Amino acid sequence: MIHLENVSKVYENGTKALDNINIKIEKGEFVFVVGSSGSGKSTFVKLLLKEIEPTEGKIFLKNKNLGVVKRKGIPKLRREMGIVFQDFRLLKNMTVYENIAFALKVTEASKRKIRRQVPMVMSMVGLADKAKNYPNQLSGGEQQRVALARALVNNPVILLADEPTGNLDPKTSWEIMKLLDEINKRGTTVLLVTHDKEIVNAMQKRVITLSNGKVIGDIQKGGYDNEN
Ligand SMILES: Nc1ncnc2c1ncn2[C@@H]1O[C@H](COP(=O)(O)OP(=O)(O)OP(=O)(O)O)[C@@H](O)[C@H]1O
Repeated sequence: MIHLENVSKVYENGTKALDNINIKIEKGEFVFVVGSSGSGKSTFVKLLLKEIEPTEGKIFLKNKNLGVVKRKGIPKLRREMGIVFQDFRLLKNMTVYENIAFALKVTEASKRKIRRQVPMVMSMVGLADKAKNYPNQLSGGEQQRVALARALVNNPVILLADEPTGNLDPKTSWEIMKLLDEINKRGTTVLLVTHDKEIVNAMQKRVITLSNGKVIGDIQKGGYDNEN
């Protein structure tokens, strides 16, 4: 599903953000990527989104070599991944329904499909009664649910979440994690970058630990501080 082969990233100023990384993530896995500040997590995410290019090595998404994806293929590539960020990134002048529908509209989905899919994902994330609310009329947790619904409405095979609970209190964070776990159990591969030790330790999923741009730990059913 996701395969990084000898991937290194050196930024223009000479900083080596990733150093010969090899990672293989299979379909249906739930994987945490952890590491201290500056360890290379954001660089890893940006490479998967093709926001930046590796200096060396190859990245495959669903067996597709990202190195050969042309600029015009990038939006499609990103839609195959549902993406969720710490700061939600909702469109402020659109309601919950419109925010989610917009993600489908840009794929030129039919009105029929939009009418069917949007209520379905809204109820999946428990927001069916908030369809007409604007983002500023929602709590942080609800906003993140909208972001999740928006990421899921295109039926992505991979959900990539970069610090999705970073702005949420512990209880709300847990609700979002439960939702991510359910989404994973329905078959979506979940890749989650986080600093949240408590969550990582409690979930007992695969944990990939980065340090100074290297993979220093990769264990099944791990915790935040495990290294092997
Ligand atoms: N555009 C850039 N130009 C030069 N160096 C960069 C750039 N972006 C990141 N870096 C450096 O690359 C290294 C890895 O950064 P990265 O943002 O991937 O870390 P991170 O693990 O996501 O950190 P954080 O948890 O603080 O977000 C750091 O040393 C950082 O200073």
